[in-house]
Amino acid sequence: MSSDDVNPLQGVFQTFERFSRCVQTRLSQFVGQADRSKHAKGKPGISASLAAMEIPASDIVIKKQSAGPVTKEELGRATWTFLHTLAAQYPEHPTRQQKKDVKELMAILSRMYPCKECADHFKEILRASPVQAGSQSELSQWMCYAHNVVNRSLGKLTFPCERVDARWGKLDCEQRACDLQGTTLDFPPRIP
Ligand SMILES: Cc1cc2nc3c(=O)[nH]c(=O)nc-3n(C[C@H](O)[C@H](O)[C@H](O)COP(=O)(O)OP(=O)(O)OC[C@H]3O[C@@H](n4cnc5c(N)ncnc54)[C@H](O)[C@@H]3O)c2cc1C
Repeated sequence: MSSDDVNPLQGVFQTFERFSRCVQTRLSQFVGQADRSKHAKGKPGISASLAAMEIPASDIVIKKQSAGPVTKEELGRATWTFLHTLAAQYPEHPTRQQKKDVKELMAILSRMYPCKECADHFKEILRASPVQAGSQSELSQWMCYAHNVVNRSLGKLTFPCERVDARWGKLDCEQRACDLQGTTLDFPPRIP
């Protein structure tokens, strides 16, 4: 076949590759979620179960690793992971500085997010519904709400926000060493 010839199966290969990429991503999310929920109950996760079956890790190729640029969807998933985890980890009684920081972070994200359409969309959300950062639960609920606004605009199902803590939770970090320090209810602190 000369280089000018078009392979008649090329379209089929491309469709299959797109489908397989999609399945791999979904599967890796599922395994991650299942692992987290099993660990939370003190039971072995899927990875541990596979190890128990003596399946070498090298035989389990779930996610295609490519060193290329990420897609808007991959970036979105990674950013939401960051944002929901940040909200889960946010102190129940944040300091004035922490409240200011989280609002600034969202404002910066709405200007610097590396997808203009998404950044503009986030700006609109912030304008219509300013960040609620009075407490951990307030921020988590606001984040869930903001994510649902995006979901709706993309024609996706919305997420039930009463389940946001079960979905995300605090960072899996030994002895809560990753927790941020907040304040006591007694804020601002009284000067002796
Ligand atoms: C700030 C921001 C703005 C964006 N704007 C756009 C845009 O304008 N246009 C565009 O095409 N893409 C946008 N995206 C990307 C888009 O939101 C998705 O990330 C992307 O389409 C991939 O979607 P997904 O279905 O894999 O899951 P995602 O929407 O990325 O969600 C990841 C996981 O979060 C959980 N989840 C879903 N909804 C909620 C919720 N409400 N609360 C808590 N957890 C939830 C689910 O378990 C889901 O699997 C934006 C992303 C961000 C971070």
